[in-house]
Amino acid sequence: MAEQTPVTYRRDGEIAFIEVDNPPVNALSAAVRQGLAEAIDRLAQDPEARIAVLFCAGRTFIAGADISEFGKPSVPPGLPDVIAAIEASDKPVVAALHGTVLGGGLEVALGAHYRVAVPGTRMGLPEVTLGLLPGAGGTQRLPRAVGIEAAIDLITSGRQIGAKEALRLGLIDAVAEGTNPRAAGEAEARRLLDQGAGPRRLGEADAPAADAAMVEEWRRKVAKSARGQVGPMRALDTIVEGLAMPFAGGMAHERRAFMDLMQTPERAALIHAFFAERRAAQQDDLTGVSPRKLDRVGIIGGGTMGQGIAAAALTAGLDVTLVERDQPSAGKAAAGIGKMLEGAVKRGKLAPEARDQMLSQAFRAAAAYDALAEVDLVIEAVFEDLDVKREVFRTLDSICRSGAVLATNTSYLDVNLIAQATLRPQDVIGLHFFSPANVMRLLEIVVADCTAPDVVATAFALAKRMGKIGVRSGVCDGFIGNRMLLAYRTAADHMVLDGASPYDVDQAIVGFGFPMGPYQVGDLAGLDIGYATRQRKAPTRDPRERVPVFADRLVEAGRLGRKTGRGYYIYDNETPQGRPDPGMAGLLDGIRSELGAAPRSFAPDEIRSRYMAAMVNEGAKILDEGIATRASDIDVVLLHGYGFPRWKGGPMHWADTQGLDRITANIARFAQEDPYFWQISPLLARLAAEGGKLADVNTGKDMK
Ligand SMILES: C/C=C/C(=O)SCCNC(=O)CCNC(=O)[C@H](O)C(C)(C)COP(=O)(O)OP(=O)(O)OC[C@H]1O[C@@H](n2cnc3c(N)ncnc32)[C@H](O)[C@@H]1OP(=O)(O)O
Repeated sequence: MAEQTPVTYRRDGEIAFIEVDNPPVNALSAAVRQGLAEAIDRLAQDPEARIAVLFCAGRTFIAGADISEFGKPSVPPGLPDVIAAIEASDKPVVAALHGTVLGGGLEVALGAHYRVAVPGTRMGLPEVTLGLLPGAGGTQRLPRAVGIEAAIDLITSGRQIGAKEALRLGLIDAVAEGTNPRAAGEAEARRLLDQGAGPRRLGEADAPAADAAMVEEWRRKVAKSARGQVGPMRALDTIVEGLAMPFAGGMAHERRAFMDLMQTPERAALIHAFFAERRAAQQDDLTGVSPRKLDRVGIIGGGTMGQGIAAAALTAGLDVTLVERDQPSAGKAAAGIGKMLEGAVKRGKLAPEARDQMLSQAFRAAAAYDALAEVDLVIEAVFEDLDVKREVFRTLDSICRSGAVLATNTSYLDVNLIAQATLRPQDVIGLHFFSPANVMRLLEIVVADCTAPDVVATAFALAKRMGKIGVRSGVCDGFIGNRMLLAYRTAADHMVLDGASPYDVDQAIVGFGFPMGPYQVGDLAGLDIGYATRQRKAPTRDPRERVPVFADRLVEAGRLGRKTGRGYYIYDNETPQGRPDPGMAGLLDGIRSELGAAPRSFAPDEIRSRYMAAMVNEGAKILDEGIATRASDIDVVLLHGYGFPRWKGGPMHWADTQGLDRITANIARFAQEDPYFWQISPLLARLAAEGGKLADVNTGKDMK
């Protein structure tokens, strides 16, 4: 075998070592599949070899099929054939696992005869998260290893399990003591040689019998959690139907289902989301730019947001100093952070010792800005008021060391005006965290006019370190996410003014796949927030803008949403999740007649097309203005900050799949009623006319 192939075969005495080395995650590219097939051939022909150890170089065992090959013509050998060859080997094959053994990687391991994992190994079949099902024997071999119910659970959820749970379920034979997979595999191979063990093939094991009631129960669970996605239910059916057939029939059945799912828009959208999340960090203008030093973080403001940011920073291993206005407030914030970390301990995400160490050694809460003199990066999370924030930045300018990054967590204020309050605007950037900041993965990185490239690089490094997805945004009111939100929220409000009930709107939007509709979200967030923004903007409002009078009336009547038990919905002991208010129709009719509007009804499809058209149109404007670098960044913001259904890929991907000409035709129709709101994005109009796609637009920062 040539040296440069990603799979090598080496023998040491009686043991053959088959090593996969295909960075970064040893994905099963065509070359890896070919290399594995050749190595198994060589094992058969090597008279000295009595057993083989299959292991991987680098950070992980095979993490799955090569996703970038999906949707392209397939190159032989196919993965099921390679795995069949491993399983058919007359000499035992031991898979030695480390890192993240996922998808096709776990299927390779299930084709091997024995499995040993080093501590810390994670295993799973995440195909449903990509709109697929395991297509190389996972639905047929996994149940034969762990039983049908555990297999249904793992396959329909895509969840990963650790080595201990895998051992308990019977997925692996042993957890090794050391961390070196080659050594772990060798020890297991020697033990098997001593025992004179032969191959043990899951493909020859009896299929477990399916209990009809258990399957029915799972069907109900999956229907609920899948929320309209086809993959998880198809996976469940494929497991059960395949197990009722002989092994070869089950395998063929699985392959057909896999190929069917490969053709679905759901699969294309989910894989788009996977790559979009990773592409967001690529910034062409930052090539070769190193981030600044980032060990010590300061946070100003110990409210919910400041606490969440502090908890996330501590969990990322950063040293955190939080400043509040006085000692009692600082103490309250510290207690809140302790509670958040306790929650992470309870969820098994953080060891209690690590939590104690963070709080005692890496965290301090102070009541004076001087404590921030030596930090590397400060995040201001105080009250959302421009004058207040500018004052904070003036103070930071006088206190922080030279070269410190000064960040504001504003969600819509002008970061340029905040930067200008300092004598070092090049060090100022926006870091818009989403609440709860210790949970939500999105971070909008708002780059102001003077922000230095190494400050932007530092912000991306911070996002990575915190396990967040950083998305670059330019400065505009609301940045990417809240600007989009305002647009589609406004479209919804106009429908309510024109005759739709908030409940119709919410239902239609939940029907699209969002977890909640806009009025449910409003009640959750508190209706006073939008009210305050409308009051602030009222003096400069364009007279053509339609005001959601009903929203103002609710707030003026003390109905602020969940926190007051009433908003658009009524929340009480019987219906803590909220129920429609029977008085809402009367309230709305009264307002419509005051405004002289003739109410009409809106079908769910029309609600969705207006809501989505507003979202896509605003997204196209954001892209055209260069506020977002690329369409997929906008998708990532909506997926991770606003509940957009992942299996539809995000609004820009969705728009491309619908056809931009259809969307622009809708906008033109809506504009006949309200030309002020429905001003079409010139970019969208041009792309629709040319048959182009939003996905192909690049605003120039990333030319990859
Ligand atoms: C019939 C069989 C079907 C299947 O097997 S379906 C595939 C099943 N497997 C998966 O779904 C695994 C997907 N990958 C992951 O979940 C994560 O990745 C890992 C846990 C393996 C590693 O995570 P982290 O360490 O955070 O690295 P990172 O930034 O996610 O990935 C590093 C680079 O590796 C590329 N990559 C990861 N997995 C695959 C893959 N399966 N096929 C092709 N490329 C992959 C990424 O895009 C990225 O690349 P860039 O550095 O250029 O951004």
